[in-house]
Amino acid sequence: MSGPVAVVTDIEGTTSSIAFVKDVLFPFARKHLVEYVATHGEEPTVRQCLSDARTLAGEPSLDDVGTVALLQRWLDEDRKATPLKTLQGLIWADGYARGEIKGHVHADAARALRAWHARGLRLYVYSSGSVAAQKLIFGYSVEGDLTPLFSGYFDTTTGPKVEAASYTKIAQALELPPGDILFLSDNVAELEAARQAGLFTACLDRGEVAIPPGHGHPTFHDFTTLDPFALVS
Ligand SMILES: CSCCC(=O)C(=O)COP(=O)(O)O
Ligand SMILES: [Mg+2]
Repeated sequence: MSGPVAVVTDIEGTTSSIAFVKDVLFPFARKHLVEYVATHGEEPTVRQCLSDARTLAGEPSLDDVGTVALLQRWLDEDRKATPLKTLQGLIWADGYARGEIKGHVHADAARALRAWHARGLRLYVYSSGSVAAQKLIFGYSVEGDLTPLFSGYFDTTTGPKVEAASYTKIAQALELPPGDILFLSDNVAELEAARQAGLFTACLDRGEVAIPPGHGHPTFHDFTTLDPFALVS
């Protein structure tokens, strides 16, 4: 093996602060959810989200008001449910476009992603946030438009981030052996799943939340000292 070909990165807690997601993005979606469904509720994507949420909850007869209440509950619980994530992305799009939200990306992450891209690494995102939401946070970021750096995006439609099969699917989509890929995350369960699928892993511990010790994944406080070429060989 001659080093990594691709880096797949998580967003919340890895490239971007947990506080931004919890204190800015989620409250913005919660504040605008009722109004958004009232004004866009007849659009096919929104109808599909409402219907998928009812199916997921096992409550097929819920009306729209009840479904919105369900989605609000899921939002408060930080449920990584695809219909909720899709709706959040649609709501955030308005906020980014109006300049009310700017995507948080750590300066060290932006700097490293630019350097790795320049060295020829293929960069991908795998986040519970929808692909649309991923493009927004990086497209309207405080570090500028970072989307030209990325070759592709994966969300929960590929599968849960804590299941090895999701990483196998990503490797297949990238047309790479898993051993050519480095996965970055702040979530040990995600790192375990990626390692089980044969990917290299690195844990980002930015000190925002307590990450249980002893997990065995190479750990970094930020991207400054994280060299994919030293980790994958
Ligand atoms: C795409 S930014 C919003 C992130 C989000 O909704 C979320 O649930 C965070 O999940 P991640 O997999 O990036 O930790
Ligand atoms: Mg994360």
